[in-house]
Amino acid sequence: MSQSTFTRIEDSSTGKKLAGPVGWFDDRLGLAAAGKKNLRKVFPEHWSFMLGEIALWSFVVLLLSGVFLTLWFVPSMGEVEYRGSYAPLYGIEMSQAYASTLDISFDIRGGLLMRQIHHWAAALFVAAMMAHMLRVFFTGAYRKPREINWLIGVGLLALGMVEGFAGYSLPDDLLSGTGLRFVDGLIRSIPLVGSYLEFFIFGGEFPGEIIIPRLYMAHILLIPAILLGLIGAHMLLLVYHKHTQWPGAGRTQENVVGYPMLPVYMAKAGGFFFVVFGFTALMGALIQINPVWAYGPYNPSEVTAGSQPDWYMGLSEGLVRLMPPLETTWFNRTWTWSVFLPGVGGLGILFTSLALWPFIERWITGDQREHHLLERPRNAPVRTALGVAAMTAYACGWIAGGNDIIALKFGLDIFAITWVLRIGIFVFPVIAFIVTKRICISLQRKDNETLTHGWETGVIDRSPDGGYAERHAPLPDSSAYQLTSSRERLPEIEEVHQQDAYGVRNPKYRKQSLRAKLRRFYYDGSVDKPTRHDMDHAAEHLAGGGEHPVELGDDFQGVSETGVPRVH
Ligand code: HEM
Ligand code: HEM
Repeated sequence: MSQSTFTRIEDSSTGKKLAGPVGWFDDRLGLAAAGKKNLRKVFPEHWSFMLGEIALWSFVVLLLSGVFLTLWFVPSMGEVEYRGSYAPLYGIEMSQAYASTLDISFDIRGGLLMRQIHHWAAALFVAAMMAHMLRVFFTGAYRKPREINWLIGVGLLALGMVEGFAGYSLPDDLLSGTGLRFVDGLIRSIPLVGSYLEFFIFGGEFPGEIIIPRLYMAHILLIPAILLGLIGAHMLLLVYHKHTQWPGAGRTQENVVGYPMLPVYMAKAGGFFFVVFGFTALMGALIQINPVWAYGPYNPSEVTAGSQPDWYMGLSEGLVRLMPPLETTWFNRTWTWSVFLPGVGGLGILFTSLALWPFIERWITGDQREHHLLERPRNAPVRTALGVAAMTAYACGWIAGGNDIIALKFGLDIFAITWVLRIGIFVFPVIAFIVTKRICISLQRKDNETLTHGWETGVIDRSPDGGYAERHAPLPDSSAYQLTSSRERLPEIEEVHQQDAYGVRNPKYRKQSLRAKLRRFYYDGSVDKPTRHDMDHAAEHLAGGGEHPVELGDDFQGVSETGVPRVH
């Protein structure tokens, strides 16, 4: 045995040799030292940090329930006559994939429950990812040094959607076949290569006989493996960068305030896994999802009215429904823009903008610093407003995906809905942008007001001359720190000139002036946080009775989480 191995055993973690099975493993893996460092890692607390965890745990539920389904699902498009226990379909010709899905639903013990858990977990997985992404976006958590983790996230979201779609297509019922037909249309609409791609993917003309086995391979092996790798990288980077935290007393860009991984966080996260599992199991047990037996086997010549994709595919469906007909004939060929632009272009624009945003924002603001304190959405009004505008556009496209159902349920005219959304998808985001930006700026002003004039106590004094005035009390230091510590001071935006004082042309004029314009747009309307001098001055003013300082007597109950003092 080499000397170095011997030393490692003796030195592991505390320098003491561990006893029993733990010692046996530590002798061979030396994990105690690594564990000691990492298990004490501190994780900050906030409810919004649970969204990423919901994504993580619903993925685990998908893996577990998915493995169960693979035991019984037959990924074949070979025709069989149905001989299972669902009487209405007895004797009908169908693919083995569909027949096995019916078997899972009716003849395998716990099969229907597992299918429903799997499907609900898939819907939850994508929803949690999106909510988590919005939390990261609106708090600026993607800023340096977390851009790579953001990019991994964008990849996870895209792959998660493809994975969900592949799963949805597997049972080969009428609904899933209709979804596949839609995607076939998207593929074919791609100029020049569309029909070649279709033949390549479907092994000939749609639907062919190999798409289900191919999707199966992608669904249970290829994509989950990539997802697993990416999630691993996502978590490693999270540990490496450490988690961001909300500003607050004692929290700086250099530290992390929270609970250690072991035992507190581990117990919480472990418990949370069971909550997510329990929740999806309850949904799977109580709420029906994708009753494939009601749709019948896939037949390319049939489509049922009211066919709907899973919720996360609603956007592409809706955008295609919104697009007015647009076709050109060039070189003796038809170019179908009405499918390509909304279907492929729409999602392309969405994902490209998501991936590029951290870099675009950084270019505009010129901010090269690291950020470990989260930014309140109000303190980045243009970012917040752009996010809300994008969500509004998404909502318009998404609602359009169900225009037929909305028309039927609410007795409305489908063309009226389509036209409102067609115009709305351009107009509503602009309104949302303006309104959100104004709200953010008003909230910034309110913060400034609280910082310089103290908080409103709700105690009204009547003066001898009959006037009324509310008493203000100075903000405790911790609350003032919370309101100001992550708030950026507004930068000076320099004028860009085409020539310098000596008449020499500025070769970078166009780039610099575009950047200055965007920077002005980015900071437009924002108000700067009060300076130390303003705050000291205000404190003196308050203490001097200018604003009727209040004695904080028994009614003062400390400061709430949001920094507002509690009074009863
Ligand atoms: C499979 C999907 C995903 C899983 C399992 C996952 C998991 C997590 C977890 C557990 C955290 C730490 C807790 C939290 O802040 O919520 C986290 C942080 C983070 N995630 Fe994700 N995430 C996923 C998708 C995404 C997506 C779609 C994005 C963005 C496009 C993203 C970007 C980030 C970033 C930038 C952080 C660091 C945030 C910080 O330190 O404040 N993630 N992720
Ligand atoms: C992010 C991960 C995953 C997502 C979003 C997802 C989504 C889906 C969806 C929506 C279905 C259709 C369910 C239905 O019939 O109502 C499905 C089916 C299926 N999934 Fe997954 N799944 C994932 C991971 C997995 C994994 C890891 C496996 C296997 C190890 C798996 C195996 C299956 C099988 C065999 C089916 C067909 C059975 C059936 O439809 O009843 N899935 N998946």
